[in-house]
This record gives sequence, structure tokens and C-alpha cells, in this order.
Amino acid sequence: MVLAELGGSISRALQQMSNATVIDEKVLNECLNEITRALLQSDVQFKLVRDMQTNIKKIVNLDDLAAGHNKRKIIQHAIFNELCKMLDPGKPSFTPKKGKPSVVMFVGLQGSGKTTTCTKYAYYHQKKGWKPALVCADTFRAGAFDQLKQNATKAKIPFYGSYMESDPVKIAVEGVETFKKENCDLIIVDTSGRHKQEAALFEEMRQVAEATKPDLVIFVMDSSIGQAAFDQAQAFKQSAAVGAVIVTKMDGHAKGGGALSAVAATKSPVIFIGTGEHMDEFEVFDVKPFVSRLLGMGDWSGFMDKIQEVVPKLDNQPELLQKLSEGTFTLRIMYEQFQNLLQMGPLSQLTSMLPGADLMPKGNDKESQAKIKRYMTMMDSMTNEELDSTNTKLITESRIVRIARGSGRLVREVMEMLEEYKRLTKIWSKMKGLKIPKKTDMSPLSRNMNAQQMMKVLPPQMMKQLGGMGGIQNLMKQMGSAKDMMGMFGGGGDK
Ligand SMILES: Nc1nc2c(ncn2[C@@H]2O[C@H](COP(=O)(O)OP(=O)(O)OP(=O)(O)O)[C@@H](O)[C@H]2O)c(=O)[nH]1
Repeated sequence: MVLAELGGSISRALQQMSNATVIDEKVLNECLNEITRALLQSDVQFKLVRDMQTNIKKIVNLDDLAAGHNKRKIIQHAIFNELCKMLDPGKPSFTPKKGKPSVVMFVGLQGSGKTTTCTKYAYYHQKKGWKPALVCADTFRAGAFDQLKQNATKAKIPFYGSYMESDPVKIAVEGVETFKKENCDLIIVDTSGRHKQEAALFEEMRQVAEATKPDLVIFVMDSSIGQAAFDQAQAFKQSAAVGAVIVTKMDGHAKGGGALSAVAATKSPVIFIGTGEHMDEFEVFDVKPFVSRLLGMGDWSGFMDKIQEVVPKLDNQPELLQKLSEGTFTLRIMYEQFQNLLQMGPLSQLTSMLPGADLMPKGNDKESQAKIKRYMTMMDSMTNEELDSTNTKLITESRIVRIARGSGRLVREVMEMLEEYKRLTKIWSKMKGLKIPKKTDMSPLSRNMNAQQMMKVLPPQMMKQLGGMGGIQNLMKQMGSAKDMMGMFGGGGDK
């Protein structure tokens, strides 16, 4: 069962319970059985599910609930808390500090996505101003070093490895020493993948850990390994001091329930999830927003964080906001909007955080990203005059031919881009006359934005997907109720 389906099943079970006129023992049992079935189908370990059911029944004593109490909310609260408890081992993992050298060792089964994840982890920190480095101590799989080298080069991250040396301990030690001398503050050691049965490889992993003394050992787990997750994770925990888990391949046919089992087996938190093969398809994992998403309440804080990554750019451009409020929308502004959009990553990643995400139309991310890049290439061939004008008549036929030639695209494609500009101009013209929030209101971005402010920071494509201003207002209403609930559950709605 894919995670979205699990979320759908749980929220449907809760909805059915809400529809009942009276919530009695029978209705509660039906709801819990439905949730139990969904969790088991998602490969959550049987014992965990059974314990959860018992705990909820203990908390929700229907007879004790005085009349007038909102039973639905209390039950939802109990389910939310129990799911959070499953995913929260109760202690945070070691967090590396910027500027202070830390060694992080990655372990996991063969093919779990370890090497890819090492690079994603390095790239994520590099973007935040760290100085990461990668060490390939995987001498077991031929091609592992080449793969790491290729990934590292693409992300411009220094790497260390050897084609000749067969002793992984030696490579790991040399690599760590080299990068410590180079003042790298996040030294990532990739180890060979192994199967649970391979005692020799486990011994090798133990030796690498002993020699490099990692500050943190991260267990990388493929989310589709199903019920095997608990045993696998436990086997790794027994051989290395696993302190955190990263669950990969949460896109596609992921059976997300394995994540819950891995946490239980390693008593370590999930810190990131992998959501695709690309370098930036990697998300910080937070328990409450994740469970909130599972229960169909959306992930308000994750959504705002994503938007916030883009806002500093807007914050530095008060003139842009000024222009938009004057109703001036130029090709240059469109270019900047596209840049923001690309920076935010795939749109589906963002919309998946919203309540009712499974109901939203699915766009073709890859295709639309390629289209945006194509449009930007064409705009790169435009003059400043063309980019800053609002007069579309300025771009005459001969200019269109020049732009097409300059960008290596077809005349038809340039015309299509200009059509898109005209379409967006119409959307943005509705912004005319809007009050611009003071700079202090925007930085850091107020989490209590209103719909109009939200429109300012959202790229037009996103606005369209959300159903325009009406859709956004509706969304904010839902967010409001989700936030109320999160607040009730211990303040998870706002971080
Ligand atoms: N869809 C998807 N694919 C992923 C993700 N993470 C990794 N992969 C893919 O999974 C495959 C295996 O990844 P690797 O990084 O080579 O796995 P590994 O664990 O290092 O493999 P060994 O070195 O053999 O242990 C590759 O094709 C990756 O592109 C993810 O989050 N989503």
C-alpha cells in the first residue's frame, strides 16, 4: 500500500466514525479495525499495531466521556498521539554542527539507495552552507566508487576513494583524515551494502566504525522492503551504533509502514526521507507533520518551510512586490517567478503537503519543469528592453526570429512562451492595488499569512493548481482547522 493510500484509508475510517450519529463501542471498534487493517497492509509490524490499538482503547474510555465532549476529536487525538509515539523514539539523534568536523557513516542493505542518499545528504547540507565531503569505503561492489564519484562531481562535493585499495578500513581512515585536514565539517562515509546473513560484511562495517569513530551512524532503508524492515533494522542495530534512519524510495510503490518498524527496531528517529532518484528529492522528516499528512490534515509547517526557502529572494526585492501591486508584470518578473518555482522543487512535492492532497489533480512535474527551463533559455536571449517592457507589441516578428535563433528553439516555441506571458499577465493584473506587507511582516515569513500575501509568494502555476484566490482561501480555512487540531495535539501546527 502506498503511503497516500494509507493516509486515505485512515482518514476515511475517521470520517466514517464522524458520520455516525452516536459514537459507541461498536463504532469505535470498527474505526480502529479499519485503521489496523490499513497499517498492517502498509507493513507496519503486527505487534506495534496491536499495542497501538490497546493504548487507544485505554485512553478513549467511552463511558467516562461526559456528554457534550467531542468524542470524535478525542479519538482522533489519541490516534494522532499513538502514531506519533510509534515514530518518535523519544530521543533526538546526534545533529552535526556547522563548522565543527563530524563523521557520519552510512550503512544499509545492498541496493537500499545508500550511495544516492549519501550524496543527497551532502548536497542538502552544502546548500545550507556546510562543507561536506564523501568517502567511498565500499570496496565490495565494483562500480560503487565510480557511482559516488559521478554523483559527487555533479554536486561539486569533494570525494575520496580508490580503485586499487581493497581494504575499506584503510580507505575510510585515509579519507576521514584527508578531509579533516581540509576543514570539512561533514565527512560522510559510504560503506558496502550488505544482506542480513552476511556476517563477514557486518564485521567489516564494525571495523570501519571502530577505525573512523563516527559521530553518527545512519541506517538507510528502502521503504518497500515490507515486513522484513523490523528484522533488518534490528540486525544492523546489533552490529553498529545506529543513531538515525533515512527511509528511501518513498515515491513510487513505497510501503511506508516499514519506517515505523525501523524506528521501533533501532530506537532511532527517521531524519530524512528519499522521494526520488534526483539529488534534491530529499526531505527532512518531522514526525508530527508526517502523521498529520497521514491523517489527511496536511503538513502546514512543511508547506510553509518550502515556501520560505523562496521568500528570502522576494524579501530582497521590495521593488518586485511594488511592481506587482502596481499591476506591472514584465517578462523579467516571469523569469524570476520561474526561478523560484524551480528552486522549490517538483510541484507535486509541495502539493502533497496540503490537506486533501490525494484529491488534487496530478500535473506532469518533469514535463512542466522542462518547459519552464525551455522558456527561461529563450528569455536568456532577450534584451533588457524586451524583458522590462510591458508592451507585448514591442516583440515584433523579427525579434521573435532573433530570440528563437539565439536560444536554439523554434519560432513556434517563442510564440508559445509569449502566450504564456500574456496569460500570466492577466492573472497578475488582479494583484493591482493590493497592500504590500511591510518588510518586517515578510521576514521571517509570517506563518499567519492571509490569502493575498500567500498569492504574492506562490508562483502562478501553483496558484492555478490550488484553484486561484478562492482555492487558496478555502485552503487557508482548512489549514486553520488543521492548525487548531495540531495545537490541541501539543502545538505541532507551528514549529
Ligand atoms: N525512486 C527512488 N529511487 C531511489 C531513491 N534513492 C535511491 N534510488 C535508486 O535506487 C537504486 C540503488 O541506489 P544506490 O544508491 O546505488 O544503492 P546502494 O544502497 O548504494 O547500493 P549498494 O552500493 O549496492 O549497497 C538507484 O537506481 C537509485 O537511483 C529514492 O528515494 N527514490
